[in-house]
Amino acid sequence: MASTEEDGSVEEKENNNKKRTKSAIAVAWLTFYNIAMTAGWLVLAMAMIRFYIQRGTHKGLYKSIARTLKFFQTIALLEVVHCAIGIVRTSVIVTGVQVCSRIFMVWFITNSIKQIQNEESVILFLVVWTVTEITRYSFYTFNLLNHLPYFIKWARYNMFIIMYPLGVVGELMTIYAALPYVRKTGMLSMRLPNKYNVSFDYYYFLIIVMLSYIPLFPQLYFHMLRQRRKVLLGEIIVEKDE
Ligand SMILES: CCCCCCCCCCCCC/C=C/C(=O)SCCNC(=O)CCNC(=O)[C@H](O)C(C)(C)COP(=O)(O)OP(=O)(O)OC[C@H]1O[C@@H](n2cnc3c(N)ncnc32)[C@H](O)[C@@H]1OP(=O)(O)O
Repeated sequence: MASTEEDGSVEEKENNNKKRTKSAIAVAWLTFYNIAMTAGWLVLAMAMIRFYIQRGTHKGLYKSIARTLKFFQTIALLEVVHCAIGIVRTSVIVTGVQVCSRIFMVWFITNSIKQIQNEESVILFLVVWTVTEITRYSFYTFNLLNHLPYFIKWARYNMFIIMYPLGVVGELMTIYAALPYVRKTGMLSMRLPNKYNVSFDYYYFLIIVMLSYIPLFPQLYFHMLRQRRKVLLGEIIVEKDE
């Protein structure tokens, strides 16, 4: 009897130790990840500012930062993994939509269509993303280190009120600017007849993507408003299973 109780408590202790080790590893990884991402977006900010000061124009800016942007934005796919494996308490769907829409903008719009890279709207979403991500990743970093300055917390949960719509305007205007080129060249499209007997029109796909902002963006925005109420005003919010 005594030995069973002892075994039980040893097993319990081992489980607790495992949990502690797992969460310590998770915290260490997230701290490293968030520091690296803050640094990455700071490098992008510096590169953009330097480019503009030296050239006095935004033309050519995207090309000059494209590699760094693609690298750090693509790495952000890890955030979906973080949610999926449960080391971050956020919805996989909300994070997935956010990250995938950004990756789509970078790889399938701005990177694929050189003719639109100098549009002002590209600079708009780049600046908005950069400011947002420096704030967001530094918020997570300081939070994990238990030394969160109030102004970073305030910025994280207030700036998005303006930044989110501005980012969406930049993204939608960029996709809109791409439409004539996509229609003219038929890029990434498959017309019938072909050996797979499949038809895909990238032009109409882009229109569907633009329309999908109408139901999806409010969900992301209201999610952030709920987070804001929870973190800044201390409201207890019961989330539905997402
Ligand atoms: C095939 C193509 C498909 C295209 C589809 C198109 C449709 C798209 C429509 C919508 C398009 C949107 C376009 C977006 C543009 C922009 O980004 S514009 C710039 C402005 N953007 C923002 O302000 C971004 C706001 N969004 C976010 O912050 C996130 O992406 C989020 C997922 C939407 C919300 O974040 P969330 O994680 O839920 O909230 P938090 O309060 O920050 O965190 C919750 C808890 O999770 C912890 N956490 C999260 N991440 C980390 C991390 N990296 N490290 C450590 N901890 C993390 C966080 O601390 C919280 O924990 P608790 O404190 O314990 O609650």
